[in-house]
Amino acid sequence: MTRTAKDFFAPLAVGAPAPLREIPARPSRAIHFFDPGNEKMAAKVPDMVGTVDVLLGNLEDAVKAENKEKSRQGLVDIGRATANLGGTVGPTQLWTRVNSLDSPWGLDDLVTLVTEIGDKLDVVMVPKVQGAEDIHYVDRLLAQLEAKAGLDRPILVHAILETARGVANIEEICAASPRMQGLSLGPADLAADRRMKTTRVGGGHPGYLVRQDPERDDLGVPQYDGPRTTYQQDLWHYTIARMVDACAMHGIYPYYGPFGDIKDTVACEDQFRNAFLLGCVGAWSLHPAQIAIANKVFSPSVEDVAHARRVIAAMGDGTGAVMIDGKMEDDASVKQCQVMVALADELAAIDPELKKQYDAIPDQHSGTEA
Ligand SMILES: CCC(=O)SCCNC(=O)CCNC(=O)[C@H](O)C(C)(C)COP(=O)(O)OP(=O)(O)OC[C@H]1O[C@@H](n2cnc3c(N)ncnc32)[C@H](O)[C@@H]1OP(=O)(O)O
Ligand SMILES: O=CC(=O)O
Ligand SMILES: [Mg+2]
Repeated sequence: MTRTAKDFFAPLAVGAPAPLREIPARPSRAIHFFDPGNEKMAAKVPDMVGTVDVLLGNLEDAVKAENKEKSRQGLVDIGRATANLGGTVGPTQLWTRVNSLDSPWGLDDLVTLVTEIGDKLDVVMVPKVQGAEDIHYVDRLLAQLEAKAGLDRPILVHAILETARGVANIEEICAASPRMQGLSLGPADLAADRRMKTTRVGGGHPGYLVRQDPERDDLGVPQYDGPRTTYQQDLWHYTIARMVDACAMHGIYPYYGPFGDIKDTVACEDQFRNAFLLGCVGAWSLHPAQIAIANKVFSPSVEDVAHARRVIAAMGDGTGAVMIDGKMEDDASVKQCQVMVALADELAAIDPELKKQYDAIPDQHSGTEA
């Protein structure tokens, strides 16, 4: 049975910090993955602080089995030595992706990281989550470790949606703990688990398409061999939309995951933008080149912010209907605009360049009451 409303927010261990009642909307446009055991990548981390919203020390897939301990220790060293990273000190959060709960490393990852750098760790990403039982396990263990380490704020939990069972159990995963911060789509493992027939890491597929109807001749006979335009579809639309609804319903945050074609920055931007438009707040960055793409896509454009502010100003108390540039705006569309402006304000607070751009938008108050 799940916990009752009475004890849902009670700490799960004596001496553990109280769970948060609300998950803070901290900017997390790019969750940048690095292998803490890779000297070249690790050396880049100090200079990345302040340029990216989240730095994530990845211990799971993409780290060779023989390097697991080295990567774990590398993250401890980075957490201890890097200024202004993680905790409440600066704009760049420190996350980790631990090994899966059924692996030989998952337990030691959690025990070591919380004990050694728990005060720096903001979020633990848990891969291959199948259901609420996985989150319950991590929830209790984190509480015990936090109490032992004397931490004064709870570490949050982020689940990767990368199994068919995980997708089927998505609502119970989101609701499993007040630590739940968000979900990411894991298209590579999810494709394998679902037996999808794509070998790509995220992104589209030229075979997943719809085709224009055939032209007809003068007698109305379809010309099946004639030229017909095809339109590539988004393989991930269903899962992302499902994830966005589940997260919104539970007050947590949805993210697009990895885009593996590092050189195809154009398609990466498109995939990230689809996710942004559907409601995601960020995406993973696997290579330094993807950080700027995520920062750009997951920040509202100056045009959108200008329009949103204009609608809000014209709508006064937010009720009724007005015409702006030939379009009707009302109580519902003003709420859409408030979402855009709230995000812009959050980002401007940590991104001076964006702040400059948003501050330069001239005040516009136009519109006519219907
Ligand atoms: C698919 C399911 C998943 O689980 S996705 C998440 C797991 N995968 C990952 O975390 C992959 C992380 N990224 C990487 O391993 C590398 O970026 C890959 C994709 C292998 C490309 O590396 P490489 O061939 O070295 O790229 P490059 O020559 O263009 O690198 C230029 C310099 O940048 C460095 N670099 C590379 N990636 C990162 C990174 N993620 N974070 C920090 N630094 C990175 C490289 O080491 C290289 O450094 P240097 O200039 O030679 O000193
Ligand atoms: O972990 C991510 C994935 O796509 O699998
Ligand atoms: Mg995966």
